[in-house]
Amino acid sequence: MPRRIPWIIKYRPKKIADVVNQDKAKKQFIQWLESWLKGKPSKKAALLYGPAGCGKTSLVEAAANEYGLEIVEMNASDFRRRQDIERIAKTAASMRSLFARGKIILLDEVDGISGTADKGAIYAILHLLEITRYPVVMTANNPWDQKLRPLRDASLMISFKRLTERNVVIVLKRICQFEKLECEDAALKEIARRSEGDLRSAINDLQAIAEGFGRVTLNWVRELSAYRTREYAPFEALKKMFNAKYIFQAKSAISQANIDYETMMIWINEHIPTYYDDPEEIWRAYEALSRADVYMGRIRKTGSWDLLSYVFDMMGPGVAFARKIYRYRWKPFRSPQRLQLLAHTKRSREVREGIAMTLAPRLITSRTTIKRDVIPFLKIIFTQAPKYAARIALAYGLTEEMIKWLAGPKSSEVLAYYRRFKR
Ligand SMILES: Nc1ncnc2c1ncn2[C@@H]1O[C@H](COP(=O)(O)OP(=O)(O)OP(=O)(O)O)[C@@H](O)[C@H]1O
Repeated sequence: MPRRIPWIIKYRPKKIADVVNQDKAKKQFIQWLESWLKGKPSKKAALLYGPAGCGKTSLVEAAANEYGLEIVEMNASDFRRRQDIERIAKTAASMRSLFARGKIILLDEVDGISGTADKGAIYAILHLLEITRYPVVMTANNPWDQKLRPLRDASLMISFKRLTERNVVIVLKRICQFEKLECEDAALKEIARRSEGDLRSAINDLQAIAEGFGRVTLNWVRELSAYRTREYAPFEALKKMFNAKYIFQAKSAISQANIDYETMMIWINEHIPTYYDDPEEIWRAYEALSRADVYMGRIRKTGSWDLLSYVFDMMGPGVAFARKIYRYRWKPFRSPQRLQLLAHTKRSREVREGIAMTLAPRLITSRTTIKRDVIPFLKIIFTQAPKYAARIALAYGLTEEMIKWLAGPKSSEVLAYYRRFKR
């Protein structure tokens, strides 16, 4: 199967104008950036803050694009490693050569810095701000933590608004047009409503439905969320676990997941090779998982549930920190084959229900009886005796779709008789 580009990347705003509904933030940011480019920055850093998926990083990228700047990016997890901060600081302090492109230093998710252990990271950033010759942009969902105060004081604070349902629908519609997708307005509204202003999650949902079902209807949106509540818990937990930046995050992703530990273990086991491609990472992850399994075995044998904490340690942080470097790993959060299968079985369930509804009044019995006692016999008749089956279909007013469902591989024969008799 060809690798699909996530739409959140494909449809990332290329120009500042493509970033929707953040006019005030855009204006403040551009003014600040231009003050830098003119050599007289009002503040050395800007701190863009607001809810997830509302366009903070998108605006930085779009502006870099338009102004021909290169983004040097650093993630919260790197803030702990001194050599990484120094590497960025060196880049930031270096003089612009005549031919080199200008840069924006982007420190994503600074609110990921937590606890006293990270005080050093805050000082390192403050040092970076002192020496930098390039604009430094930080992003955060929640910048109001006490420990971030020095960063707030040193930055121009730019607030981003939560996107409204209308904004989200507009972007989704645009994507549907580009993809030449058949989309019901009500379906897009429902996706937007569920996303609560997080455009990233809305676009991901749209892509999941489009790829799973080929069309975006209200029914499929509802089906997706029902499917998720049933089957999606492991995906969510895995995504959180594999992308955890801190040990406690990896542990809580697993211990708070809404599924039993053994099923979780199977899911992790299946997904290690998809999340990791470096053989050493894979080996380390399996090593951790097998330790979790050993503890689980002991619990089963001895009933000592106090060992459960070690199971979580190995399954969560053990597997998550098998990686050598941190990078956000995006994996499709559903398996398209499973969704397609679901779509197929849903249609199939509907046809079966339709047959039961058609026959129940004619045979003066309940739909349940039809499904349990009559349909199995009909299936035998439809696959063994096409001519007779066609007569039954005509007599009882079954549709062609119902005939196909009952006759399976013999559909064309039954349909040929059916059409002939109908004339
Ligand atoms: N205002 C917007 N206009 C257009 N597209 C947007 C907007 N906000 C988000 N998007 C889309 O959603 C995706 C995620 O957005 P982005 O990375 O900018 O969010 P963010 O605000 O930085 O979120 P987070 O705080 O979670 O990092 C983008 O790739 C883009 O396609």
